Amino acid sequence: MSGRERANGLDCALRVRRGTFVLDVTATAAPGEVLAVIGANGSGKSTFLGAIAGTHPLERGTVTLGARVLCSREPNNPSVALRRAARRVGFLDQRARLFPHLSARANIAFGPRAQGVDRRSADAAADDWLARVGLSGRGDDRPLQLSGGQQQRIAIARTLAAAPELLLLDEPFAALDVASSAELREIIAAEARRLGIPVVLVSHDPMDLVALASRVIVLEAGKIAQSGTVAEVLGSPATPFAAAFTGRVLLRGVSTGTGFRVAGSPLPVLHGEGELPPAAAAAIASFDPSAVRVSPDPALEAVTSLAANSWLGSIGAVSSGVTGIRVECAEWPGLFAELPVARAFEPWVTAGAPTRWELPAEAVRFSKTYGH
Ligand SMILES: Nc1ncnc2c1ncn2[C@@H]1O[C@H](COP(=O)(O)OP(=O)(O)OP(=O)(O)O)[C@@H](O)[C@H]1O
Repeated sequence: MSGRERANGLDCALRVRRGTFVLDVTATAAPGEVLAVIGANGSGKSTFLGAIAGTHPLERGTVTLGARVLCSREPNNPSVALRRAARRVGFLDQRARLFPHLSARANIAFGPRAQGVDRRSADAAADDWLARVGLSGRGDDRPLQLSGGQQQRIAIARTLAAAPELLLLDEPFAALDVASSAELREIIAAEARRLGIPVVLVSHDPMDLVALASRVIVLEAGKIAQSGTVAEVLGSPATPFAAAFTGRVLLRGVSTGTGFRVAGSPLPVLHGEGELPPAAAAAIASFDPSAVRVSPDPALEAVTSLAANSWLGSIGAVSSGVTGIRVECAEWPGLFAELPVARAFEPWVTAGAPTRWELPAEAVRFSKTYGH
C-alpha cells in the first residue's frame, strides 16, 4: 500500500430525483467501517450508491470523502461533480464482470496499469492480491475457468487493487452459495480493516449485517426510516420492512469448535452449517423461525436436552409474527418459532405450555463475527 493518508470517512447529505422518486439521505461511514443499507425493492438503495459513485447526479447536497468533495450542488455555491474515475470509489455488485479475454492476473492488474503502473509491478501486485483472496496459482486462468465464487474473489481483488478510497457493495454475495458468501465476507471484512477505507454495503441478507456491518440505515421510499447500530436495528426493528428483514432468529454465542453454544440455553451444543470460528471464539447462529418444530409434550417435568438440536421447554409468550404465530421459548431468551396461523387455535399454543422443540441442523447457519 502507498503511504497515502487513508483515514478518510464518507460524509453525505444528498437529494437525488429519478422521475417522481426522490431520495433524501444523510449518512456517514468512518474509515474501516462497514455501513449497511437495507430497504424494500425500489426504496432507493442502488440510487444511493449511484449518487456516491457518480452515476446519478445530485439535485441537492454534498458528498465528501475526507477532505475531498466528490460532488456538491448547494445554493450559492459552485457545483462540483468529479468524474467517476476521479472519485476513487470501488464498486462491486453480484456480477463479477471480469474481462473474459484477460487472465485473472491481467484483470486484477488492469486498474493499476490504467493508472500508469508498469506491467511488472502491476503483475507482482496482482499476484499478491491473488494470494490475499485465496487464489494463488490461478493467475493464468481465464474467468471461464473459475467458479462463480472464484470469479467474485477476482472481482474483489480487481476492485481493491485499483486502490479505492471508498468501497461500495451492492449485494456482492447474492449469487453465491453459503460457503462462498462466508469466504467473501471474511475477505471483505479483512480488507476493509487493513485498508482502513469506509465501505457501504447494500444487502438483503441479515447475516451480512451481523457479520460485517457496525451500523445500518433502513430506507423506505427514498428516506431513512431507521438508523442505528446493527444490534439496535435488528433488535428493535422500527418498520415492517425491518421486522420482516430480521424475521430470522439471530443468536450470539460462542463456538465449541464443532457447534455453537449460548450461555444459559437448554442445549449444550447447537449443530448447524456454515463457518464456525475456533472453539471459544464469538459466533452467530441464525435460522428461519418457521424451521423450528414445536409440539406439545405433556411429559415435561424438567428442562432437559434430548437428541441433538432438540430440547424440552415451555412456551414463554405467543404473539403475531412475520409469517405466522410467534411462539417464544421461555427457557431460551431470544429463541422463537413461527407456527402457521392455523395452529394458533390448537389448545396447547399458550404461555406456559410444556413443549418439545426441534431445530433441524440443516436450517441453522453459523457465522463468525468480523467487524465488531
Ligand atoms: N430509470 C429510472 N427512471 C425513473 N425512475 C427510476 C429509474 N430507475 C429507478 N427509478 C425509481 O427509483 C426508485 C429507486 O430505485 P432503486 O433502484 O434505487 O431502488 P433499490 O432500493 O435499489 O431497489 P432494488 O432492491 O429493487 O434494487 C424506484 O422506486 C423507481 O421508482
